[in-house]
Amino acid sequence: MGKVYVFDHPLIQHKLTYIRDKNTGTKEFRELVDEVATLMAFEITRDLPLEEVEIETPVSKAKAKVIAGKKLGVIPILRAGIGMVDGILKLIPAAKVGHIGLYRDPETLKPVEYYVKLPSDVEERDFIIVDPMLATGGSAVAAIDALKKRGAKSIKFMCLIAAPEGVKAVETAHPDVDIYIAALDERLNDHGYIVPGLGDAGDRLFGTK
Ligand SMILES: O=P(O)(O)OC[C@H]1O[C@H](OP(=O)(O)OP(=O)(O)O)[C@H](O)[C@@H]1O
Ligand SMILES: O=c1cc[nH]c(=O)[nH]1
Ligand SMILES: [Mg+2]
Repeated sequence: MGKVYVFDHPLIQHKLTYIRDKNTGTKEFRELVDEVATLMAFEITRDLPLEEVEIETPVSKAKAKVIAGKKLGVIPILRAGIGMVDGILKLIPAAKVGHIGLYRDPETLKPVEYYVKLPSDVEERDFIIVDPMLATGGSAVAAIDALKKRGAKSIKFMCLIAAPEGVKAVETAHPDVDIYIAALDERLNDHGYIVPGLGDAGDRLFGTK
């Protein structure tokens, strides 16, 4: 079974409160999502392997550590996942970015795939799929399916807010995928929205309501 990590760092929780608030406008919402994505990237990269190199400081030679040439890929689920990409790339600028386009049919709540573009060396990369919301889990499961179908072997899923239903769906369909979240909320409402959640992440990021 995959592990579920809830990032309860005070800065993440503080910023998430303002992301949730309905009085937060598009500009501030976008900035806060970007900042939380950076903070979550800091936590999610905790286990990256290091290697030793030799450098010279102004004072002496030194053995020091650098990240050991890991090939990373960041995959936003369109649209709302785009809001988390730049925040992650601030810390991991060498990561390649792929895109998986999915929208959730408002009637059936099932994901509909409309676009997939990935880095060419899929088998060799460690991927982080990002999307602010894990609701029914349909979109996350479909995105992981799409990535595995093309050869991906190592996948993490990172989101801001998850519902228990979504966590369960990913755990059941993809027990090899660890899930990283900023908050685990109570439930879904009749329209498949997370309660209390933050509303429609895509609309709030891009001002399309
Ligand atoms: O877990 P699920 O029930 O599948 O719901 C979560 C999905 O819904 C939202 O996307 P949406 O379909 O609104 O598309 P958008 O990002 O283009 O607005 C969200 O960004 C997730 O991708
Ligand atoms: O609460 C939710 C559920 C799905 N998609 C969103 O943007 N918000
Ligand atoms: Mg949306």
